[in-house]
Amino acid sequence: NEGVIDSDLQSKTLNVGEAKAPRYLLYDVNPGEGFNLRRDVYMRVANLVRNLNEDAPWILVLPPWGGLYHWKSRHLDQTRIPWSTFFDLPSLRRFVPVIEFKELLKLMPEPVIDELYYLQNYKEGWTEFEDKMDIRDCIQNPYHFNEDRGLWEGWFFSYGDEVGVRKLTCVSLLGHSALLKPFLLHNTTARTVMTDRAETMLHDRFGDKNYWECRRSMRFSKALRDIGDEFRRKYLDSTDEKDNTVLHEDWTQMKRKHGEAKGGPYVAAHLRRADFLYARPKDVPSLENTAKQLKAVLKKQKLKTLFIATDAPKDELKELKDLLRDYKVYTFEPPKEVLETYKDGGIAIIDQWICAHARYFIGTYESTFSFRIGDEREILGFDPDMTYNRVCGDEDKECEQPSRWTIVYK
Ligand SMILES: C[C@@H]1O[C@H](OP(=O)(O)OP(=O)(O)OC[C@H]2O[C@@H](n3cnc4c(=O)[nH]c(N)nc43)[C@H](O)[C@@H]2O)[C@@H](O)[C@H](O)[C@@H]1O
Repeated sequence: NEGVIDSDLQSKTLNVGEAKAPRYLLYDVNPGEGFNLRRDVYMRVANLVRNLNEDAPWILVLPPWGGLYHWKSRHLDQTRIPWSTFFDLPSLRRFVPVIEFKELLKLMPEPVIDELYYLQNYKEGWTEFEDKMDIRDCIQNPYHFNEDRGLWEGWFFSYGDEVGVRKLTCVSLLGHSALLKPFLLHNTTARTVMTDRAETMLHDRFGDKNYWECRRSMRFSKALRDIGDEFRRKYLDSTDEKDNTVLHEDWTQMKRKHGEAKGGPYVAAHLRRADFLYARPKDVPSLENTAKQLKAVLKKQKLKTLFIATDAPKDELKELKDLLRDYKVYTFEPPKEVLETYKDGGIAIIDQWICAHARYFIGTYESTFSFRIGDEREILGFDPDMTYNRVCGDEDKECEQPSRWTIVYK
């Protein structure tokens, strides 16, 4: 499961249509974006590749993780991380054919990507929304042409010293990922095609059956789930059997009704702070106010145990724990070897996994980290009242609660 195309998948892909050789779609995202926003972009691209496969065999190339702004453990090398460190590849493949970038490099005669489409907005902006895309001059792009190599060079997931691209084109895009399908099928015959700034494309249909199938396929790796489960068992008196959150091995076979999952006897809070204090100051409460809101929730839920996932610095967390000293408050502090193996990205996933199994969850306004916990809980079958909650900013006591993106199976 280490990202190799299994022979089964390969033959399946090759047998589509007239046994054409598969083509490969690579993508990258705006460098400043965080992990969970990138997961959302994966879903847009995965749906595009699924769509492409209705007509021709395409394989999605998983962009190695690395260089993320929020990954603060600078003593670790956090580049070239394969998707299999974080996600279960067989589960992803039940939705769409995928391979790791490293595997693609092994398959390519030379480390050269044929074509790169750098997605951008329309320079003149837009007044009325309509789906459109046009080849345009580049407004700006981070790639540069190396005359000696005759190739465009760039970051390429930190493989920039080895990898290049033959042809670069800028494309102004307004609209959904499906727009790219006819273009990729009819306007290019390249074997390896990359789109950069893939976040420019929108979800084809946000929240529909396809969206949820793709989301369900994004299972975390078993190793990370196991670490989270062990923590739940040891400190939070929480097991899947007791909490009614047993995971079916194959996500396509799993279908839960709202309210079936009970969750462990703890409240979980995701408190996004760090850059959110500047990015969304009105929506991030002070520590005193946060503690007050959490106490009210614990009282209402008649629970004494709180799990906190947060990116707050240590001193803030200590202050918060002091304010909540009448309760049992837990945070996941990774042992050294867990941090070294799974890095900051893995620790964040363990935090999310533990939050996903709580009786009651409360998150942070407009954080994709909180959103992804919400949909994990939809998959497990929690009552939406126990999921779609957020802490309110200091000036906004009765703040609007998160939209309920409830799961859809058909
Ligand atoms: C301001 C914007 O915020 C958006 O973040 P937002 O949606 O919250 O969520 P993410 O896209 O996941 O980015 C936030 C990152 O911060 C770390 N982080 C945040 N909360 C926690 C936590 O509770 N536990 C752990 N272990 N780590 C946490 C983690 O690396 C996570 O991926 C970004 O995607 C945008 O690029 C931009 O920075």
